[in-house]
Amino acid sequence: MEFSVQNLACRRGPVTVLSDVCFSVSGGEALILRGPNGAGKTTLLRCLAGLTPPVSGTLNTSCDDVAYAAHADGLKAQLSVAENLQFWADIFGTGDIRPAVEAFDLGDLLTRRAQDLSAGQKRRLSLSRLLLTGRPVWALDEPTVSLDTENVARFAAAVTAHLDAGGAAIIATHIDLGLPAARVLDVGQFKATRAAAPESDPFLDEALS
Ligand SMILES: Nc1ncnc2c1ncn2[C@@H]1O[C@H](COP(=O)(O)OP(=O)(O)OP(=O)(O)O)[C@@H](O)[C@H]1O
Repeated sequence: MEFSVQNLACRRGPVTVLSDVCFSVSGGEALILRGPNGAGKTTLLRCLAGLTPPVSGTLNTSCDDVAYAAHADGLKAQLSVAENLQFWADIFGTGDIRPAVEAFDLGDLLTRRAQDLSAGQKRRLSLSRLLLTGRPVWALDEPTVSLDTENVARFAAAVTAHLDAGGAAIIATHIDLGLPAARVLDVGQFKATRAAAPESDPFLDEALS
């Protein structure tokens, strides 16, 4: 499995934020996205996950191969932890929630409603969904926010197991995750020049014409 992008330009709203993005990640590899606030890490991850279509350029795999964990936890507040997990396992067709429960130590929380969890517990539940997607590429945006040291280690172990099983991970993070073999990509090098910004929005133009 190889995930690669060529000459990708990515936008947020009307602004082209990144241009000429090229990289590849093989199965078994993690790629860490670095760059200061506003560099475009979230913009790139959203593009890889298919939430914002690229302005130009190509991705060699379908966004259906990508499991995206955003800043927001995306939980169903009224459902219990077990119900959230079963919902996702059914959606992705993977069925068994036990790997997610074990990897993120959720056993004692299964009957608790998601809205009643602490911030770190919500994050663990949100991240555990990755194991239920069965998708080969994990695209993760600041995944360790709200996690304590022990749970950062749990998360790193889950990523390592995913890589060992042949998956890949692309992770925007400002902290050291303890993944010694991970490569680092500085997103700042792809900052688009003003000339790369679109002069008009093709979707809006079509809607108004
Ligand atoms: N809806 C929007 N419309 C226009 N510009 C936006 C929009 N959302 C974000 N931006 C801008 O796009 C740029 C890239 O933002 P992005 O969130 O990708 O950065 P980031 O590297 O993830 O930052 P951080 O480390 O702070 O999370 C920033 O300059 C931001 O202000």
